[in-house]
Amino acid sequence: MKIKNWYSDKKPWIITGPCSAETEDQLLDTVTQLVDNGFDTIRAGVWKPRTRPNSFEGVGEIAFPWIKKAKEKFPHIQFAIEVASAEHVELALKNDIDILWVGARTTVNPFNVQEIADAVRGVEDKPILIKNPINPDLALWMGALERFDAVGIKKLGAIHRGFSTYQESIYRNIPLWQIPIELKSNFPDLLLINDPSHIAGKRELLFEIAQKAMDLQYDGLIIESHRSPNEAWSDAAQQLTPKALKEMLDSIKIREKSFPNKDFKNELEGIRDQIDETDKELLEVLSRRLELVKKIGQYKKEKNVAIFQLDRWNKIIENRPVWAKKLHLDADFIKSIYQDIHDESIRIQTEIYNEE
Ligand SMILES: O=C(O)C(=O)C[C@]1(C(=O)O)C=C[C@@H](O)C=C1
Repeated sequence: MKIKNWYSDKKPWIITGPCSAETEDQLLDTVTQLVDNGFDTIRAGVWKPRTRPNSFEGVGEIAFPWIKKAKEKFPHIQFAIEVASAEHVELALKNDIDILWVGARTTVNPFNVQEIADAVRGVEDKPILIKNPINPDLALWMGALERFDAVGIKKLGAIHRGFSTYQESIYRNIPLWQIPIELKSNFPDLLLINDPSHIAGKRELLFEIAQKAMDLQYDGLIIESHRSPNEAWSDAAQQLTPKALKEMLDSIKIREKSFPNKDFKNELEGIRDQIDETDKELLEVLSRRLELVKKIGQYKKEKNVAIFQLDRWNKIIENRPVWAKKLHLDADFIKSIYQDIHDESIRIQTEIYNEE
């Protein structure tokens, strides 16, 4: 499948607005402030999938006349809402919503995704954005995109909103940046948007996440904004006023997507050659280590000694990070590499032990 790039604007695409449409006044006032601050693509939740049944689940259809009023007041703006069923799609299209997105709780379920894809079949002019599934499963995310591609959607995009976790984390949803990076390697032309609000869960982290997304060449950001964030009916801690949002975005550095000149390209290629050489050395050293693991494995097998050696492993995992620190390497990074290496040693030795 070849998903095409349809977004040609050089600037990052900013989609912003309240987590939820709450009242006509709240929506119109927030949109007016957003337009005053230069924003033109507005998001607003109409239906909200919530974890617990007694949370605010969105105002529903009554939001459509409010959205219509906002668009009459500011004819240049576009509206994006979340859809989670064929019925939502039908209502959104009937009410001239410009952009649809599929939420993280929907992307996990191929039945729901297919139902929505069938409902938008033939819709050529509207962008459809697919949030990552709540669980870190790249195949599910790709599968959802493929379903929309298969029904002929031309303006497809992906939204990276982070992943649910049991691990303790500073994030509401851990970003796991390697997953959207892998998505981009599979679909290089896919429009990729970052959702700092749902990754962060709190205002203080928004800047750092948005900047990282720009450094990783995302095409845009979807960020929640509310006229009075602390009074928001949902996601109060992660929303910003339109003015604060503009200030934050003004302080973000937007990186060049392409190489500015030949000297720069030469310099980059020179360093990349050195990285290639260093990687060859790294792999040679790794291969030497794994040969020793095979040797010790053969020996332990002959002497009928167990593969896993707790004392030795404890020593390794204790002192490698200490050695690493002396070389100014991050201790946690090195620890996780050694955990992977040890897993591989066990795998190799298990193979040896299973040989006749
Ligand atoms: O020291 C050993 O006994 C090994 O087999 C080597 C090794 C390693 O990878 O360093 C692998 C498995 C053991 O649990 C401990 C260490």
